[in-house]
Amino acid sequence: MDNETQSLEAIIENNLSGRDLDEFNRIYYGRKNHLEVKLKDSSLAAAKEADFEVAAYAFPAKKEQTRPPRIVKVGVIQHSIGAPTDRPVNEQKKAIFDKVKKIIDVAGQEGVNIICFQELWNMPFAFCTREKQPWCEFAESAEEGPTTRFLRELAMKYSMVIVSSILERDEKHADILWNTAVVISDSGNVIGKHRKNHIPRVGDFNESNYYMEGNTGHPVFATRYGKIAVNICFGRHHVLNWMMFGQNGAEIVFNPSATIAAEAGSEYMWNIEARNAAITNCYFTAAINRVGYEEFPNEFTSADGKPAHKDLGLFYGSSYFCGPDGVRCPGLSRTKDGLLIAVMDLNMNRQIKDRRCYYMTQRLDMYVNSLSRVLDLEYKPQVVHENDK
Ligand SMILES: NC(=O)NCCC(=O)O
Repeated sequence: MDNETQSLEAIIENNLSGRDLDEFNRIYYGRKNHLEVKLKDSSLAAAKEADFEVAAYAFPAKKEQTRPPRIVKVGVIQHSIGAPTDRPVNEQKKAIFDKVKKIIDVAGQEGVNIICFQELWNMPFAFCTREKQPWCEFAESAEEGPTTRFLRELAMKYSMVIVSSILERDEKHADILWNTAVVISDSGNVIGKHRKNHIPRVGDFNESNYYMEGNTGHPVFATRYGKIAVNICFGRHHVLNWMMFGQNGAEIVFNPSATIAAEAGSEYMWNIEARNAAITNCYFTAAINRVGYEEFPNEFTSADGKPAHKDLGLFYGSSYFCGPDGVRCPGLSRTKDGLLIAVMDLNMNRQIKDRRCYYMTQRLDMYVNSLSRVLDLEYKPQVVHENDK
Protein backbone atom coordinates (compact mmCIF):
# COMPACT_ATOMS: atom_id res chain seq x y z
CA MET A 1 0.00 0.00 0.00
CA ASP A 2 3.08 2.21 -0.35
CA ASN A 3 1.62 4.12 -3.30
CA GLU A 4 -1.67 4.89 -1.60
CA THR A 5 -2.50 8.33 -0.26
CA GLN A 6 -1.97 8.07 3.48
CA SER A 7 -4.81 10.38 4.53
CA LEU A 8 -6.65 13.58 3.70
CA GLU A 9 -5.08 15.04 6.83
CA ALA A 10 -1.56 14.29 5.55
CA ILE A 11 -2.33 16.11 2.29
CA ILE A 12 -3.58 19.14 4.22
CA GLU A 13 -0.70 19.25 6.66
CA ASN A 14 1.91 18.78 3.96
CA ASN A 15 0.52 21.67 1.96
CA LEU A 16 -0.99 24.22 4.32
CA SER A 17 0.41 26.13 7.26
CA GLY A 18 -0.21 29.23 9.38
CA ARG A 19 -3.39 31.14 8.67
CA ASP A 20 -4.32 28.98 5.66
CA LEU A 21 -4.23 25.85 7.82
CA ASP A 22 -6.25 27.57 10.57
CA GLU A 23 -8.82 28.72 8.05
CA PHE A 24 -9.02 25.30 6.43
CA ASN A 25 -9.55 23.67 9.82
CA ARG A 26 -12.17 26.22 10.85
CA ILE A 27 -14.16 25.87 7.63
CA TYR A 28 -13.77 22.12 7.01
CA TYR A 29 -13.56 20.51 10.45
CA GLY A 30 -15.56 23.19 12.27
CA ARG A 31 -12.79 24.35 14.60
CA LYS A 32 -9.27 25.73 14.22
CA ASN A 33 -7.87 23.59 16.98
CA HIS A 34 -8.53 19.84 16.89
CA LEU A 35 -8.44 19.60 20.73
CA GLU A 36 -6.07 16.68 20.71
CA VAL A 37 -6.08 14.66 23.95
CA LYS A 38 -2.74 13.51 25.32
CA LEU A 39 -2.29 9.74 25.36
CA LYS A 40 -0.21 7.71 27.81
CA ASP A 41 3.40 7.02 26.81
CA SER A 42 2.67 3.31 27.27
CA SER A 43 -0.20 3.52 24.75
CA LEU A 44 1.99 5.26 22.19
CA ALA A 45 4.72 2.67 22.72
CA ALA A 46 2.28 -0.25 22.37
CA ALA A 47 0.82 1.26 19.21
CA LYS A 48 4.27 1.70 17.72
CA GLU A 49 5.25 -1.85 18.60
CA ALA A 50 2.09 -3.34 17.06
CA ASP A 51 2.18 -0.89 14.12
CA PHE A 52 -1.16 0.87 14.52
CA GLU A 53 -2.09 4.53 14.72
CA VAL A 54 -3.66 5.97 17.85
CA ALA A 55 -5.17 9.41 18.34
CA ALA A 56 -7.67 11.08 20.68
CA TYR A 57 -9.73 14.28 20.49
CA ALA A 58 -12.08 16.11 22.85
CA PHE A 59 -15.65 17.16 22.10
CA PRO A 60 -16.53 19.33 25.12
CA ALA A 61 -19.93 20.88 25.85
CA LYS A 62 -20.80 24.11 27.64
CA LYS A 63 -20.98 23.96 31.42
CA GLU A 64 -24.58 23.72 32.65
CA GLN A 65 -26.02 24.89 35.99
CA THR A 66 -28.42 21.99 36.58
CA ARG A 67 -26.71 18.97 35.05
CA PRO A 68 -23.19 17.71 35.64
CA PRO A 69 -21.12 16.99 32.50
CA ARG A 70 -21.60 13.50 31.02
CA ILE A 71 -18.10 12.71 29.83
CA VAL A 72 -17.72 9.44 27.93
CA LYS A 73 -14.62 8.02 26.27
CA VAL A 74 -15.54 6.33 23.03
CA GLY A 75 -13.18 4.36 20.80
CA VAL A 76 -13.34 2.97 17.27
CA ILE A 77 -11.00 0.42 15.76
CA GLN A 78 -10.15 0.02 12.07
CA HIS A 79 -7.95 -2.80 10.82
CA SER A 80 -6.93 -5.06 7.99
CA ILE A 81 -7.38 -8.84 8.06
CA GLY A 82 -4.73 -10.86 9.88
CA ALA A 83 -4.01 -13.84 7.61
CA PRO A 84 -4.38 -14.69 3.90
CA THR A 85 -7.92 -15.67 2.87
CA ASP A 86 -6.86 -19.16 1.80
CA ARG A 87 -5.94 -20.12 5.37
CA PRO A 88 -8.41 -22.21 7.46
CA VAL A 89 -11.38 -20.26 8.81
CA ASN A 90 -10.41 -20.54 12.48
CA GLU A 91 -6.82 -19.56 11.75
CA GLN A 92 -7.99 -16.42 9.93
CA LYS A 93 -10.30 -15.54 12.83
CA LYS A 94 -7.58 -16.06 15.41
CA ALA A 95 -5.13 -13.89 13.47
CA ILE A 96 -7.65 -11.04 13.57
CA PHE A 97 -8.38 -11.62 17.28
CA ASP A 98 -4.64 -11.48 18.02
CA LYS A 99 -4.08 -8.18 16.24
CA VAL A 100 -7.24 -6.56 17.57
CA LYS A 101 -6.59 -7.66 21.15
CA LYS A 102 -3.48 -5.45 21.18
CA ILE A 103 -5.59 -2.46 20.09
CA ILE A 104 -8.32 -3.16 22.67
CA ASP A 105 -5.66 -3.40 25.37
CA VAL A 106 -4.54 0.14 24.54
CA ALA A 107 -8.16 1.32 24.54
CA GLY A 108 -8.55 -0.33 27.95
CA GLN A 109 -5.43 1.39 29.29
CA GLU A 110 -6.80 4.71 28.07
CA GLY A 111 -10.06 4.12 29.95
CA VAL A 112 -12.27 3.85 26.88
CA ASN A 113 -15.88 3.21 27.99
CA ILE A 114 -17.48 2.18 24.69
CA ILE A 115 -15.75 0.73 21.64
CA CYS A 116 -16.98 -0.24 18.18
CA PHE A 117 -15.32 -2.23 15.40
CA GLN A 118 -15.70 -2.03 11.64
CA GLU A 119 -18.37 -4.08 9.85
CA LEU A 120 -17.83 -7.88 10.07
CA TRP A 121 -14.52 -7.24 11.72
CA ASN A 122 -13.68 -10.91 12.42
CA MET A 123 -13.60 -12.07 8.79
CA PRO A 124 -12.61 -11.03 5.27
CA PHE A 125 -15.37 -9.23 3.34
CA ALA A 126 -15.83 -12.23 1.08
CA PHE A 127 -19.33 -11.56 -0.30
CA CYS A 128 -17.86 -10.14 -3.51
CA THR A 129 -16.96 -13.73 -4.48
CA ARG A 130 -20.57 -15.00 -4.34
CA GLU A 131 -19.08 -18.30 -3.11
CA LYS A 132 -20.76 -19.86 -0.11
CA GLN A 133 -17.83 -21.94 1.08
CA PRO A 134 -15.89 -21.42 3.20
CA TRP A 135 -17.21 -17.92 3.91
CA CYS A 136 -20.54 -18.98 5.48
CA GLU A 137 -18.48 -20.87 8.05
CA PHE A 138 -17.42 -17.55 9.56
CA ALA A 139 -21.00 -17.15 10.83
CA GLU A 140 -21.60 -17.59 14.56
CA SER A 141 -24.23 -17.20 17.23
CA ALA A 142 -24.53 -13.57 18.32
CA GLU A 143 -25.07 -14.60 21.93
CA GLU A 144 -22.75 -17.57 22.39
CA GLY A 145 -20.31 -17.62 19.46
CA PRO A 146 -16.51 -17.56 19.85
CA THR A 147 -16.29 -13.86 18.95
CA THR A 148 -18.80 -12.81 21.59
CA ARG A 149 -17.10 -15.09 24.15
CA PHE A 150 -13.70 -13.54 23.31
CA LEU A 151 -15.06 -10.00 23.68
CA ARG A 152 -17.03 -10.73 26.83
CA GLU A 153 -13.77 -11.27 28.74
CA LEU A 154 -12.34 -7.98 27.49
CA ALA A 155 -15.58 -6.11 28.21
CA MET A 156 -15.43 -7.25 31.85
CA LYS A 157 -11.68 -6.70 32.17
CA TYR A 158 -11.90 -3.08 31.00
CA SER A 159 -15.51 -2.28 32.07
CA MET A 160 -16.08 -1.49 28.43
CA VAL A 161 -19.20 -1.69 26.26
CA ILE A 162 -18.25 -3.40 22.99
CA VAL A 163 -20.12 -3.17 19.68
CA SER A 164 -19.19 -6.13 17.51
CA SER A 165 -20.41 -6.46 13.93
CA ILE A 166 -20.46 -10.11 12.84
CA LEU A 167 -22.00 -12.56 10.40
CA GLU A 168 -24.71 -14.11 12.58
CA ARG A 169 -25.92 -17.69 12.29
CA ASP A 170 -29.40 -17.87 13.85
CA GLU A 171 -29.56 -21.50 14.89
CA LYS A 172 -32.96 -21.03 16.55
CA HIS A 173 -34.45 -19.99 13.22
CA ALA A 174 -33.37 -22.60 10.67
CA ASP A 175 -29.69 -21.56 10.63
CA ILE A 176 -30.22 -18.43 8.57
CA LEU A 177 -27.55 -15.75 8.28
CA TRP A 178 -27.76 -12.08 9.22
CA ASN A 179 -25.40 -9.13 9.23
CA THR A 180 -25.61 -8.29 12.92
CA ALA A 181 -24.12 -5.88 15.43
CA VAL A 182 -23.89 -7.41 18.91
CA VAL A 183 -23.82 -5.01 21.86
CA ILE A 184 -21.92 -6.42 24.82
CA SER A 185 -22.33 -4.65 28.14
CA ASP A 186 -19.43 -3.72 30.44
CA SER A 187 -20.79 -6.53 32.66
CA GLY A 188 -19.98 -9.03 29.90
CA ASN A 189 -23.64 -9.77 29.10
CA VAL A 190 -25.07 -9.30 25.65
CA ILE A 191 -27.46 -6.33 25.94
CA GLY A 192 -28.94 -6.99 22.52
CA LYS A 193 -28.31 -7.05 18.81
CA HIS A 194 -29.27 -5.17 15.68
CA ARG A 195 -29.45 -6.55 12.14
CA LYS A 196 -28.42 -4.49 9.11
CA ASN A 197 -31.49 -2.78 7.67
CA HIS A 198 -30.28 -1.88 4.19
CA ILE A 199 -28.40 -4.48 2.14
CA PRO A 200 -26.38 -3.18 -0.83
CA ARG A 201 -26.98 -4.14 -4.43
CA VAL A 202 -24.12 -2.18 -5.91
CA GLY A 203 -20.75 -3.05 -7.45
CA ASP A 204 -19.12 -6.14 -5.92
CA PHE A 205 -21.10 -5.84 -2.67
CA ASN A 206 -23.05 -9.03 -3.32
CA GLU A 207 -24.26 -9.32 0.27
CA SER A 208 -27.86 -9.95 -0.76
CA ASN A 209 -26.73 -13.44 -1.89
CA TYR A 210 -26.06 -14.27 1.76
CA TYR A 211 -28.55 -12.48 4.02
CA MET A 212 -31.74 -10.45 3.97
CA GLU A 213 -32.67 -7.02 5.28
CA GLY A 214 -32.71 -6.97 9.09
CA ASN A 215 -35.82 -7.50 11.20
CA THR A 216 -34.80 -5.71 14.40
CA GLY A 217 -36.08 -2.18 13.68
CA HIS A 218 -34.05 0.68 15.15
CA PRO A 219 -33.05 -0.38 18.67
CA VAL A 220 -31.22 1.95 21.01
CA PHE A 221 -29.18 0.22 23.70
CA ALA A 222 -29.22 1.87 27.13
CA THR A 223 -25.67 1.24 28.36
CA ARG A 224 -24.10 2.42 31.59
CA TYR A 225 -22.30 5.14 29.62
CA GLY A 226 -25.05 6.40 27.33
CA LYS A 227 -27.67 5.38 24.79
CA ILE A 228 -26.10 3.95 21.68
CA ALA A 229 -27.27 2.60 18.31
CA VAL A 230 -25.68 1.00 15.28
CA ASN A 231 -26.40 2.00 11.68
CA ILE A 232 -24.60 -0.74 9.76
CA CYS A 233 -22.64 0.33 6.66
CA PHE A 234 -25.01 0.78 3.67
CA GLY A 235 -27.61 2.19 6.08
CA ARG A 236 -25.56 5.39 6.10
CA HIS A 237 -27.02 6.26 2.67
CA HIS A 238 -30.53 6.11 4.13
CA VAL A 239 -31.52 9.21 6.05
CA LEU A 240 -34.61 7.63 7.60
CA ASN A 241 -32.45 4.90 9.10
CA TRP A 242 -30.32 7.51 10.85
CA MET A 243 -33.44 9.43 11.80
CA MET A 244 -35.17 6.51 13.55
CA PHE A 245 -32.21 5.94 15.87
CA GLY A 246 -32.53 9.61 16.84
CA GLN A 247 -36.28 9.28 17.41
CA ASN A 248 -35.55 6.36 19.75
CA GLY A 249 -33.19 8.51 21.78
CA ALA A 250 -29.71 7.50 20.59
CA GLU A 251 -26.92 9.71 21.89
CA ILE A 252 -24.14 8.07 19.86
CA VAL A 253 -24.70 6.21 16.58
CA PHE A 254 -21.94 3.99 15.21
CA ASN A 255 -21.62 3.25 11.52
CA PRO A 256 -19.44 0.14 11.23
CA SER A 257 -18.62 -0.11 7.52
CA ALA A 258 -16.73 -2.00 4.84
CA THR A 259 -16.35 0.31 1.92
CA ILE A 260 -13.99 1.04 -0.94
CA ALA A 261 -12.84 4.04 -2.92
CA ALA A 262 -14.58 3.03 -6.17
CA GLU A 263 -18.10 4.17 -7.09
CA ALA A 264 -19.79 1.47 -5.01
CA GLY A 265 -18.23 2.88 -1.86
CA SER A 266 -17.76 6.47 -2.98
CA GLU A 267 -14.96 7.82 -0.85
CA TYR A 268 -16.03 11.42 -1.49
CA MET A 269 -19.34 10.66 0.27
CA TRP A 270 -17.70 9.08 3.33
CA ASN A 271 -16.80 12.36 4.99
CA ILE A 272 -20.28 13.76 4.51
CA GLU A 273 -22.85 11.12 5.40
CA ALA A 274 -22.14 10.30 9.06
CA ARG A 275 -21.40 13.97 9.60
CA ASN A 276 -24.67 15.09 8.14
CA ALA A 277 -26.46 12.48 10.28
CA ALA A 278 -24.85 13.94 13.41
CA ILE A 279 -25.98 17.43 12.47
CA THR A 280 -29.54 16.67 11.47
CA ASN A 281 -30.22 14.23 14.35
CA CYS A 282 -28.30 16.09 17.08
CA TYR A 283 -26.27 13.09 18.23
CA PHE A 284 -22.64 11.96 18.02
CA THR A 285 -21.69 9.70 15.13
CA ALA A 286 -18.70 7.47 14.51
CA ALA A 287 -17.91 6.21 11.01
CA ILE A 288 -15.61 3.18 10.96
CA ASN A 289 -14.15 1.53 7.87
CA ARG A 290 -11.91 -1.47 7.17
CA VAL A 291 -8.34 -1.10 5.93
CA GLY A 292 -6.35 -2.69 3.13
CA TYR A 293 -6.75 -5.09 0.22
CA GLU A 294 -8.33 -8.51 0.71
CA GLU A 295 -7.34 -10.93 -2.02
CA PHE A 296 -9.47 -14.07 -2.48
CA PRO A 297 -8.36 -17.46 -3.82
CA ASN A 298 -10.68 -17.41 -6.85
CA GLU A 299 -11.35 -14.70 -9.41
CA PHE A 300 -14.80 -13.12 -9.65
CA THR A 301 -16.31 -10.67 -12.12
CA SER A 302 -18.18 -7.45 -11.45
CA ALA A 303 -20.67 -8.10 -14.26
CA ASP A 304 -19.38 -5.01 -16.07
CA GLY A 305 -17.51 -6.59 -18.99
CA LYS A 306 -14.17 -5.91 -17.32
CA PRO A 307 -11.63 -8.65 -16.53
CA ALA A 308 -12.19 -10.89 -13.53
CA HIS A 309 -10.20 -9.99 -10.42
CA LYS A 310 -9.44 -11.30 -6.95
CA ASP A 311 -10.06 -8.29 -4.70
CA LEU A 312 -12.65 -5.62 -4.13
CA GLY A 313 -10.21 -2.71 -4.10
CA LEU A 314 -8.77 -0.71 -1.23
CA PHE A 315 -10.81 -0.45 1.97
CA TYR A 316 -9.78 3.11 2.77
CA GLY A 317 -10.09 3.31 6.58
CA SER A 318 -10.50 7.04 7.37
CA SER A 319 -12.64 6.42 10.46
CA TYR A 320 -13.79 9.55 12.27
CA PHE A 321 -16.10 11.05 14.91
CA CYS A 322 -18.52 13.93 14.53
CA GLY A 323 -20.36 15.87 17.23
CA PRO A 324 -24.02 16.98 17.11
CA ASP A 325 -22.82 20.48 16.27
CA GLY A 326 -21.23 19.11 13.07
CA VAL A 327 -17.67 19.58 14.31
CA ARG A 328 -15.52 16.57 13.46
CA CYS A 329 -12.05 15.36 14.30
CA PRO A 330 -9.32 14.36 11.84
CA GLY A 331 -9.78 10.85 10.50
CA LEU A 332 -7.52 7.87 10.90
CA SER A 333 -5.23 6.81 8.06
CA ARG A 334 -6.51 5.36 4.75
CA THR A 335 -4.00 2.52 4.95
CA LYS A 336 -3.11 1.67 8.52
CA ASP A 337 -4.77 -0.08 11.45
CA GLY A 338 -5.82 2.39 14.10
CA LEU A 339 -7.58 3.32 17.31
CA LEU A 340 -9.41 6.64 17.43
CA ILE A 341 -10.73 7.94 20.73
CA ALA A 342 -13.24 10.72 21.36
CA VAL A 343 -13.71 12.24 24.79
CA MET A 344 -17.24 13.53 24.44
CA ASP A 345 -19.62 15.36 26.75
CA LEU A 346 -23.04 13.95 25.90
CA ASN A 347 -24.64 17.11 27.30
CA MET A 348 -23.82 18.64 23.95
CA ASN A 349 -26.71 16.77 22.28
CA ARG A 350 -29.41 18.59 24.24
CA GLN A 351 -27.56 21.90 24.02
CA ILE A 352 -27.56 21.63 20.23
CA LYS A 353 -31.23 20.54 20.17
CA ASP A 354 -32.15 23.62 22.20
CA ARG A 355 -30.04 25.92 20.05
CA ARG A 356 -30.91 24.69 16.56
CA CYS A 357 -34.46 23.33 17.13
CA TYR A 358 -34.18 20.72 14.36
CA TYR A 359 -36.47 18.30 16.20
CA MET A 360 -38.99 21.01 17.01
CA THR A 361 -39.10 22.12 13.36
CA GLN A 362 -38.99 18.70 11.70
CA ARG A 363 -42.71 18.50 10.73
CA LEU A 364 -43.02 14.73 11.13
CA ASP A 365 -46.80 14.92 10.81
CA MET A 366 -46.49 16.49 7.35
CA TYR A 367 -44.05 13.79 6.18
CA VAL A 368 -46.09 10.91 7.61
CA ASN A 369 -49.01 12.17 5.54
CA SER A 370 -46.93 12.70 2.39
CA LEU A 371 -45.18 9.34 2.68
CA SER A 372 -48.41 7.42 3.20
CA ARG A 373 -49.67 9.00 -0.06
CA VAL A 374 -46.43 8.03 -1.85
CA LEU A 375 -47.02 4.41 -0.87
CA ASP A 376 -50.49 4.42 -2.44
CA LEU A 377 -50.51 2.46 -5.73
CA GLU A 378 -52.43 5.33 -7.34
CA TYR A 379 -49.94 7.97 -6.19
CA LYS A 380 -49.37 10.89 -8.53
CA PRO A 381 -46.08 12.76 -7.90
CA GLN A 382 -46.70 16.40 -6.97
CA VAL A 383 -45.21 18.04 -10.06
CA VAL A 384 -46.45 21.36 -11.34
CA HIS A 385 -46.08 22.21 -15.05
CA GLU A 386 -46.08 25.68 -16.62
CA ASN A 387 -49.48 25.24 -18.25
CA ASP A 388 -51.24 23.58 -15.31
CA LYS A 389 -54.28 25.51 -14.09
N1 LIG B 1 -20.79 -3.10 3.33
C1 LIG B 1 -21.57 -2.32 2.62
O1 LIG B 1 -22.76 -2.21 2.86
N2 LIG B 1 -20.95 -1.67 1.59
C2 LIG B 1 -21.67 -1.13 0.49
C3 LIG B 1 -20.90 -0.10 -0.21
C4 LIG B 1 -21.10 1.24 0.40
O2 LIG B 1 -22.12 1.87 0.13
O3 LIG B 1 -20.28 1.63 1.18
